[in-house]
Amino acid sequence: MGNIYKALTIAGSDSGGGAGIQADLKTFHALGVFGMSALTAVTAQNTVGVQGVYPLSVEAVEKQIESIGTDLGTDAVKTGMLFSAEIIEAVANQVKHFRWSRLVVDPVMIAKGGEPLLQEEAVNALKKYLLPLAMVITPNIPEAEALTGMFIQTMDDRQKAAQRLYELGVKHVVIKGGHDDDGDEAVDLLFDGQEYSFFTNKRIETKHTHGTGCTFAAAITAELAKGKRVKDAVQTAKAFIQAAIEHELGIGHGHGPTNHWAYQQTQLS
Ligand SMILES: Nc1ncnc2c1ncn2[C@@H]1O[C@H](COP(=O)(O)OP(=O)(O)OP(=O)(O)O)[C@@H](O)[C@H]1O
Ligand SMILES: Cc1ncc(CO)c(N)n1
Repeated sequence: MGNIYKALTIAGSDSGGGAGIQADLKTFHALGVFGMSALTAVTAQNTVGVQGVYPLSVEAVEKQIESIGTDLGTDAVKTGMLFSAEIIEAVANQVKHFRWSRLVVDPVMIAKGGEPLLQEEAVNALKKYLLPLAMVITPNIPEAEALTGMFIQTMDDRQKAAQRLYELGVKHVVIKGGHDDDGDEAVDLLFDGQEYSFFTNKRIETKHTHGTGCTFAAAITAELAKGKRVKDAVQTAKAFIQAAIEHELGIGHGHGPTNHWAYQQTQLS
């Protein structure tokens, strides 16, 4: 057995298995990384929508992270649904305490169906406590708008928003283009404080995109855990999500989950 790479996800549970902690752990596993989790909230959720949100106490979140930090340690950390300002502050304190520098923040705010997964007043806590610690942030366009107060329509707007997020202390900003449904390409933008890189794939016509954001950020985290550079990690994540959407599973009655083992299969074939 060679090196064991480890990644920790701090996020909510999606009972339907397509997003949240379930998507993260499946993605870590598919990319050959040992996955660990600290749960922030339980959601009753499926492909149709979110039927309930049940946050855990701040203490429960802190204890889980402490259990991992004092024993196993981790090579990279991802945050997803954090629910409240109190949980955000506690997570930021733990990340600082354990000096975890490979931190990917997926600033999850609302589910595909519009149900809130982060309290509105917690957006400021994200900016104040967590973004300055992040190696990578992966907002979609509406999340980038909420974090910057900008209206983002063109690629030029996106580049300006990336610059603003960089100024909040994030080292690499990825603004995803899944929501930009103009045109036949899905383009993600990466800004590292100096140059802009574009990751482009054919847009796949499908309603089965539940958990795409979580899966993409988890793939970046897994690659960072292996010691990859951010640009290479984003490149792999883009290929991973493309395969996952392309080979969707067709399960559930609404927006179905993506296929977390498709990337591995395309690599083997
Ligand atoms: N229809 C599609 N075809 C190809 N790639 C897509 C498609 N939809 C999303 N993507 C890609 O999937 C990744 C996630 O982007 P997206 O903007 O959907 O995230 P998100 O809105 O945060 O997802 P979620 O709804 O899970 O929160 C990005 O790399 C994006 O380009
Ligand atoms: C638990 C959870 N986290 C994140 C998302 C965003 O896709 C979701 N739908 N559910």
